[in-house]
Amino acid sequence: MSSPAPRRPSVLVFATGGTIGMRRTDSGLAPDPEFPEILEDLVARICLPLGVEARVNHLSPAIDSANADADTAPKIARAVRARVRTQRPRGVVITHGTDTLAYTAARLAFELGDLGVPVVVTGSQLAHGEADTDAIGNLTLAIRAAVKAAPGSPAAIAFGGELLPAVRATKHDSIALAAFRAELPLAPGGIGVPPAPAGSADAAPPAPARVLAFRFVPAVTADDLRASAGGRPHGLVLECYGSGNGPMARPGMLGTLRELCAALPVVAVTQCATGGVDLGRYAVGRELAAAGAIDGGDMTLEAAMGKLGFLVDRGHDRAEIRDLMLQNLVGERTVAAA
Ligand SMILES: NC(=O)C[C@H](N)C(=O)O
Repeated sequence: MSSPAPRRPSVLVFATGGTIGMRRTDSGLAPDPEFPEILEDLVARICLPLGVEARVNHLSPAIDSANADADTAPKIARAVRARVRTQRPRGVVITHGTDTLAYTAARLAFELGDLGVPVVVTGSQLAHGEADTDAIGNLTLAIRAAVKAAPGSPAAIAFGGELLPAVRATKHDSIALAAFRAELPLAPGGIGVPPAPAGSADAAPPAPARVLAFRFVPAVTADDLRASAGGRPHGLVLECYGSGNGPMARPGMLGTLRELCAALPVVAVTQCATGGVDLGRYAVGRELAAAGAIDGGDMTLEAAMGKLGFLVDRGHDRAEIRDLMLQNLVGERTVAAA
């Protein structure tokens, strides 16, 4: 009996919405109901010269990524993981709206850090049918990268001719085709995603963790900070000034921070594009650390939020969350050598 012909390698393209799949309507750009067939065709044309088969799947309904919620990235991760198990593609491309692409991509870098298959996230600034659209160029770059990357490669964003590490990238331009930027390269020495805590896999999945951000600005009061946690989030990322400073002399600020840090994990990152926090440098930073804030190092806001949500959703306890937030898992933060 002759053995079956070896299957050609394949790429999984998972579409979730965004401008790439939109068209103009009377009420503005909105998901194009014909995009599934159009994408099928586009992907087939990109894959043909690469010698790979294409599988195209969709998240339903397609969304403007401004409507992404706490479960969007985890849901994409679950769907991709299930398809990778059955389809065994060489690489995965996720198309996504640019508004929250950096948040989703960062979260996926943790969620799918152990997938063993390269994951590349892309989208476009202009809809697929517009003149000079960047949709085809970005999709082509993403598919090529997903097929060519080594199996354990970190999650990446393909956009505007560049491949960026997902855990370091931010949307920095609302109009230009080079919409994303990574200020820092992937931090070397990531220890990988830790195993889920014992017993957590058997537990019924709770509602997804909601991680929020609060930005210090000069007018902020302790009440404002307390109010930011009024909806009972599961984690908070504080966007601090400079090297990790906040208005600690503001009446009630220290006590409020202590209360918050006792109730939920609070991570400090910097508002600056690069450099990171060093909570030991200034007295105000030390007060923040003493109140219980976790040093977010040089993580981007998106990476800090994605990592914190991932760890909370996996069921890690508070001590483990603190410890893991301080470590470099998948290249998201620089950790000084001991
Ligand atoms: N360029 C885009 O994709 C923006 C769109 N509002 C989205 O995020 O879905």
